[in-house]
Amino acid sequence: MKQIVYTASPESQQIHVWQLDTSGELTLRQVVDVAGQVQPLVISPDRRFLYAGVRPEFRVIAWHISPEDGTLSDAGHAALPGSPTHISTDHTGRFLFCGSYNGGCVSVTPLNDGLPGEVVEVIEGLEGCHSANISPDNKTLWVPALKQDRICLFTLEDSGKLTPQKPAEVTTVEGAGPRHMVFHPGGQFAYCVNELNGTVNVWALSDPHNQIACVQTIDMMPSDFTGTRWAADLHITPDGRHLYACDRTSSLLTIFTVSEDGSVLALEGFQPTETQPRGFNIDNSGKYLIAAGQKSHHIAVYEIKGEQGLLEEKGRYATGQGPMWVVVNSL
Ligand SMILES: O=C1O[C@H](COP(=O)(O)O)[C@@H](O)[C@H](O)[C@H]1O
Repeated sequence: MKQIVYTASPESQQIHVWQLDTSGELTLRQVVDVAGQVQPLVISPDRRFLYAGVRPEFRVIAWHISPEDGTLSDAGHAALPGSPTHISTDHTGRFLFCGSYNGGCVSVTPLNDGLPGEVVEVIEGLEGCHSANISPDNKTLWVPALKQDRICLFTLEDSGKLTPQKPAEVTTVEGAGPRHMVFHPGGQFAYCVNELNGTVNVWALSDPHNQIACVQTIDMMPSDFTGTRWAADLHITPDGRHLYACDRTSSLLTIFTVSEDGSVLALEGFQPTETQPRGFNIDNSGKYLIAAGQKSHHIAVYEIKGEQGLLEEKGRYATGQGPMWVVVNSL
């Protein structure tokens, strides 16, 4: 399996394409100049396309991914209704979701044979909308509205329309600031990192009363940390055993182990990383974590080690300016 890492650097308007070898070394394969500040990235479920959200003209841009070496070639683009803070797709690759923090909205773009078309749905009134996350069964879109301390729940219709569920939302504690989410591979639990209070919530998708419920809140900061909490990203290994979160003030990656069923997180430690880590990701073998330093202009590769999932740095690489997004593809 050949793995390719894509990093987005909005300040220099570039996507860097790297090959990740089995020893954790990165080799630069391509630098793509993007017409705009490129931020969120996502790979299509069939691995044939890379999508990026750009600004100041709010658009999603699509590239074909070469099946030989992962390099990119232009495929198409389409307008978005707000500045793209986060993009994702449904599991079938029919729809692309865009959460806009400044636009306070989530939108749905149809993907026709991988190419983005005109937006078919916009839901407004989501203050500080920070991501859109489709559930493992492809039915429910979880949309954290950071400034409202709530995660809105929508049913994804066949047409791409979003219907508010009953209940239409779950709420966090006041001032938490729900931001990014991942799902446990077992499909029964979700995790949400809260930007403003530096915690991670574990959400049971269906508790004994058939309700969505928060079953754990865990602090992601060292006990002696006194600065302003500024959490950003969250990822889980493909086997569901290790969960990682990052905080930008302290430039730390927080390491958790996950219980077998996904219901309980345990803090294992902290890894100092690149300055102001806003985005990171885990490779598809679950062996490496790649973190981007928005202020160091470097990315670092860590090996995930042992039962605790502690991190050992394997190398760091200069990338574009202000890198903030990392995705990994398998060819
Ligand atoms: O990380 C953050 O994101 C929001 C929105 O970011 P943007 O990239 O869509 O402009 C930002 O305003 C917030 O302060 C920051 O913590």
